[in-house]
Amino acid sequence: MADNSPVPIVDYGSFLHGSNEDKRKVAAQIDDAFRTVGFVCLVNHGIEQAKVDECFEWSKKFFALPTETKLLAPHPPGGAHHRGYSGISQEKVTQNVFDADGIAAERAIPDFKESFESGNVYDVMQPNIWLPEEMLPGFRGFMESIFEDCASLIHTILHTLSLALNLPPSVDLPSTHKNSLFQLRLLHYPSIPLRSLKLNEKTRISAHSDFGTLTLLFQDAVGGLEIEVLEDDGNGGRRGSGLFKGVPYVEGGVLVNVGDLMMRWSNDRWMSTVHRVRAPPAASLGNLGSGEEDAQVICPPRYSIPFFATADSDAVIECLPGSWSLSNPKKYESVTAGEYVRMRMEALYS
Ligand SMILES: O=C(O)CCC(=O)C(=O)O
Ligand SMILES: [Fe+2]
Repeated sequence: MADNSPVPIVDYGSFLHGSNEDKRKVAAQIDDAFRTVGFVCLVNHGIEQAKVDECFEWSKKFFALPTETKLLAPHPPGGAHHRGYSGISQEKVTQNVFDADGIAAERAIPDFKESFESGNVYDVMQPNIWLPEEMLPGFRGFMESIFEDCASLIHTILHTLSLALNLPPSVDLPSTHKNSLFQLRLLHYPSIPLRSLKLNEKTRISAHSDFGTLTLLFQDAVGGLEIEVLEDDGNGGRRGSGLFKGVPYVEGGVLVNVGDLMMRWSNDRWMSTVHRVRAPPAASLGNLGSGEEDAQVICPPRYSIPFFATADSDAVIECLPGSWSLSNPKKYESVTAGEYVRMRMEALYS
């Protein structure tokens, strides 16, 4: 673990290129990270850094376009079709809140961000929404290509997790994600006075957990991502402690975190940890971020690229073998991934 990071760093190269014994070791490290932290940082994950850097460059070019242009690829209203551009403060993540009052309360502090979502080119339920090609030539082709790289990494990580639990071929995790109905999100948090973030007038992204199975998260060096530290729940499990810690940028690293559906699937073995984006740490603000000077300090913009994976909608989410026993019985009824995700998506927009 890096000295100042709550997230363990794992060399995934030894899963990709190592012996069977190396693979088992990496599987055990990721299993341990998912049990204790809910996040892991993979280095040597196989996606070229140059390609990740290029994705950030495209993201910057996209968000730098005039608003009228970005709105040529508008995110449709409602939560059922999650593609295209959402302007600042249009989307608000919710944390396990399904009732209308709860959602309204969560929306009181606006998220100061804009986003662009794209998905699998074969997804007929949620077709992509692109700008006319001449507005940003090459953008679409690049996003379609990096989608493939991220989807393939997700499948490989699912193999690793199957190995961690010694799953029988009948419940092999990659085969439950064979349609790769995933979502690539470009996020831009514009520059903002530090004071506004510190006073909670605005936030970058409020505390939430992700609702699918796994998320990849590429972040830039600006910082500000924080995860909730987990503690023992006294029953052999873990729970959120209410305390948050910053997750520093790791050159060449991709964060991987567990979503709610995977937590349920694993009978709470792997934890879907609450996270948020707040003010960047003082160090990345040139140590100006304190006291009197707060009013003057402007936080630099942050760009991040989450990639959300979920299971095929007909996949039956039934506590995985190895995640329950007589002394640790199943906590959840089985549900299809489709039923579960639909309920969560609908809470996002209304
Ligand atoms: O910007 C970030 O690093 C966090 C993004 C995130 O958590 C999300 O979009 O679900
Ligand atoms: Fe998230």
